Amino acid sequence: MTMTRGNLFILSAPSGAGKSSLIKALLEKQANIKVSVSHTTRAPRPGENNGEHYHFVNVEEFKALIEKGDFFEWAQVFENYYGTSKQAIEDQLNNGIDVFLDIDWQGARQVRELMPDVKTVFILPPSRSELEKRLNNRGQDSQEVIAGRMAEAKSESSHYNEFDYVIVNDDFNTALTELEHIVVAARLQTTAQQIRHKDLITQLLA
Ligand SMILES: Nc1ncnc2c1ncn2[C@@H]1O[C@H](COP(=O)(O)OP(=O)(O)OP(=O)(O)O)[C@@H](O)[C@H]1O
Ligand SMILES: Nc1nc2c(ncn2[C@@H]2O[C@H](COP(=O)(O)O)[C@@H](O)[C@H]2O)c(=O)[nH]1
Repeated sequence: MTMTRGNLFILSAPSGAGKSSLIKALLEKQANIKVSVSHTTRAPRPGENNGEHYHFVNVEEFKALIEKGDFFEWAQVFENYYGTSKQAIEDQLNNGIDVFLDIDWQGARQVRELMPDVKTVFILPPSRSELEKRLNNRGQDSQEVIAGRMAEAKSESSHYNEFDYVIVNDDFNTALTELEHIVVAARLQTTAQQIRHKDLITQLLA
């Protein structure tokens, strides 16, 4: 069996809808997937580690990375800068590993331009009140930050129809299964299967 290039996925959603939780659970269920670790200028939340959840940098460092052309995409979200480094994804994809980007709609637009075959998924919360409850229950942001994220939720959600797939994250396990199906379906696309099963297809068609 020949190795194929990995698939690139984007998961976007209003803050608190459950992107990080879904990706974390997906990594536990499916092998051969990595999540890209972004750079950000926002301060670490309690329990967040540098290099694991984000690469935490200051604004000068972030701007220097932009100047060097190190970012695949970057955007300003909630007054902070966030970006995906080219290195974070290219090596993995070339090694046949599927890569997930947890990024906002602005970043998703940039990636779509660069890699039109990216698979994009938008996560909707079941209601505004549930979204607010989740942000509060997470217990990692101040009331001021939560109010800002709730104010942004409407504009972020308004971009849902730019994405290939939409999942409502009401029951967590249902949403996780739906996300898993998208990953599995992408792996079964004909172009990838043709490479993976080249010998079999040659033999069957001989
Ligand atoms: N289906 C669900 N039902 C109830 N709670 C959930 C569900 N999915 C996620 N949560 C909880 O909601 C909170 C927010 O989830 P998470 O941190 O994954 O959101 P996020 O979209 O990654 O947010 P951000 O963009 O701010 O990083 C967490 O406390 C998580 O445990
Ligand atoms: N365009 C990008 N958006 C990103 C990136 N990394 C994270 N994000 C998005 O920012 C918000 C806020 O994240 P938080 O961790 O501060 O809650 C969220 O929508 C993320 O998806 C990135 O590299 N590029």
